[in-house]
Amino acid sequence: MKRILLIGKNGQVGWELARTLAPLGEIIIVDRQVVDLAKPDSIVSTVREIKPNIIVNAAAYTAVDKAESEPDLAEAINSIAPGILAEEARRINALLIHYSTDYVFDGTKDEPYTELDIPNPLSVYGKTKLVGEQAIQAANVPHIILRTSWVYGGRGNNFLRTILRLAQERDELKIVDDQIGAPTWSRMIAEATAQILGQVMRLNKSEISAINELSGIYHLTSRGGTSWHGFAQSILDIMSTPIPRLVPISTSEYPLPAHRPQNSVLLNEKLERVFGLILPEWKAALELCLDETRPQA
Ligand SMILES: NC(=O)C1=CN([C@@H]2O[C@H](COP(=O)(O)OP(=O)(O)OC[C@H]3O[C@@H](n4cnc5c(N)ncnc54)[C@H](OP(=O)(O)O)[C@@H]3O)[C@@H](O)[C@H]2O)C=CC1
Ligand SMILES: Cc1cn([C@H]2C[C@H](O)[C@@H](COP(=O)(O)OP(=O)(O)O[C@H]3O[C@@H](C)C(=O)[C@@H](O)[C@H]3O)O2)c(=O)[nH]c1=O
Ligand SMILES: [Mg+2]
Repeated sequence: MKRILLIGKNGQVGWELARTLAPLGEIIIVDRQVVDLAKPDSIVSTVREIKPNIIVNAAAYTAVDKAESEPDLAEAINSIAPGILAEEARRINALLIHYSTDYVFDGTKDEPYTELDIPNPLSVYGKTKLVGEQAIQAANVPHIILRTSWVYGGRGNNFLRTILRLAQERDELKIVDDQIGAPTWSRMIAEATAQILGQVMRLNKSEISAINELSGIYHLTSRGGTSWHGFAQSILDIMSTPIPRLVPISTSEYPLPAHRPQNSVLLNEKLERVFGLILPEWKAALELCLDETRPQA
């Protein structure tokens, strides 16, 4: 039986992974008390003690605006820690699964981004996540980096929960409509990750080189795209919430510390070609997610 170390117990994606990875092996799930990604010693000692076959890192510094004033902490968690994890994984020949973001791109492309497009992050968060990707890729370790976007779900800090909360408090919300991306349900990310891992684990020893060939970056998002305004409108429509009124605004009317890409839709063609996986269209997934919040008859 394979041993899987899951870092990020209480995050949106980590919480779902704790469930979807369950049938794949013995999962050791750790929170920040055990592995603090800002403390390299805790990373090294935990990996050496547990000796996992697979490491899944779902923890990150995800406060996009706060990162602008805490670049050192964001760098420690998002850039340096993934490199340490990769080095420790290499020592024990473990596979590393890691997540990254659409915010590695500058958003100036007017078509969906592929894995071959050159990143050019606009924010500290995006920069630190890009350096984390590069550290893993430089470590000569089997790895799968899954770039996702606009993650939401029933738990944690996310745009869906912010809008549902604000809908109770205000009768008008101003929401930017000139940033386009793909809202992606944390559940779908975790389900797809389990499918990928299941496929990789079924490769036998003679196919070990295949694992190295599979190593790399994969875009993993819902299909289609919308603006934050479109996302918010769909949330309210699906929940049949007549108030608040949503007013579309431009990014310049909603100044924030971090710059965000205008277009960060990611093409998932590689994920489909290599693993045969296709996530649902963003609105279909949103309906499935919101269905769970309705009381059962
Ligand atoms: N959220 C999004 O919209 C997107 C996320 N991603 C990426 O997906 C991955 C998962 O994100 P998501 O589930 O949304 O993250 P969340 O923001 O929901 O959770 C982040 C997790 O990281 C943990 N964490 C933060 N700092 C540390 C630390 N120093 N040591 C250990 N753990 C720490 C948090 O722990 P604690 O609970 O203790 O605070 C929390 O469990 C990340 O790599 C993120 O960059 C990519 C695109 C979009
Ligand atoms: C709450 C609110 C937000 N907005 C805008 C601000 C911003 O441009 C956009 C999204 O705001 P948020 O802060 O919720 O989302 P943000 O933190 O930018 O979300 C990002 O998080 C990181 C971790 C990622 O990796 C990205 O993929 C992305 O999901 O919506 C409004 O226009 N009106 C509002 O009332
Ligand atoms: Mg935010």
